[in-house]
Amino acid sequence: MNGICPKHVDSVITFVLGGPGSGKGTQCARIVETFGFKHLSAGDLLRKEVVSATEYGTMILDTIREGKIVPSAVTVKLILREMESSDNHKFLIDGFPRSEENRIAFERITGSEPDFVLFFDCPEEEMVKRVLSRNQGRIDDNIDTIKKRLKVFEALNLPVVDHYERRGKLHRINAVGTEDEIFEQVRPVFAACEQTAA
Ligand SMILES: Nc1ncnc2c1ncn2[C@@H]1O[C@H](COP(=O)(O)OP(=O)(O)OP(=O)(O)O)[C@@H](O)[C@H]1O
Ligand SMILES: Nc1ccn([C@@H]2O[C@H](COP(=O)(O)O)[C@@H](O)[C@H]2O)c(=O)n1
Ligand SMILES: [Mg+2]
Repeated sequence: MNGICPKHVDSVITFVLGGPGSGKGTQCARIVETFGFKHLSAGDLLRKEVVSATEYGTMILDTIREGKIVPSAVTVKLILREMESSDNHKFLIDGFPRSEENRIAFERITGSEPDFVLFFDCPEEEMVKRVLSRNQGRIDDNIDTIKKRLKVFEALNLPVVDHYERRGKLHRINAVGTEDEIFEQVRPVFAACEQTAA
């Protein structure tokens, strides 16, 4: 039970965490395909705001270029807008919360916590290699910004990972291996969730 909005009181909410290039988006696509979740990537929602040149567009672009974190009020608003307009009730929220500030803002605004949290645990050199060969034209996929993102990840995102580990909600996935091998670690987490719901 959560307090997102009346339509979503019984939603399943999963946060998907991991450093830049750890494979969050790739595995989310597999989870959508197999388990029918709605995928909400916080980074994609922010990039959409930049392209649509909304009131926050310039600030978001500058923040992404520096590998920093956009103020939580903006990001939570974008996530909630997507949730409220969706008829799905199972959500994968990818790349959020990126900081304790993100986490606390989500909990305060929605009055809810995730049902469970995936953490893709990947060595730095593998993350750098993957990001540099991603080739999707992202302005933050360059070595200078990657170094900044890795520092931000360690300083601000790892405390969130620790928080959910203490709460017993964290599923730590070894993110090294083929996409198939990694999905075989992810699959049982969602299969168990389906059984609980049945
Ligand atoms: N298991 C894997 N082995 C090798 N390459 C992978 C693997 N999983 C994903 N990749 C590739 O690594 C790159 C980064 O993956 P992805 O975009 O899923 O990461 P991400 O965690 O969403 O990154 P970001 O936080 O920067 O959005 C992509 O080019 C993807 O194809
Ligand atoms: N909760 C978030 C998520 C992302 N950002 C910013 O977007 C950049 C790209 O995010 P990806 O998940 O697509 O890697 C990220 O480096 C941040 O600048 C954010 O501010 N808050
Ligand atoms: Mg991604």
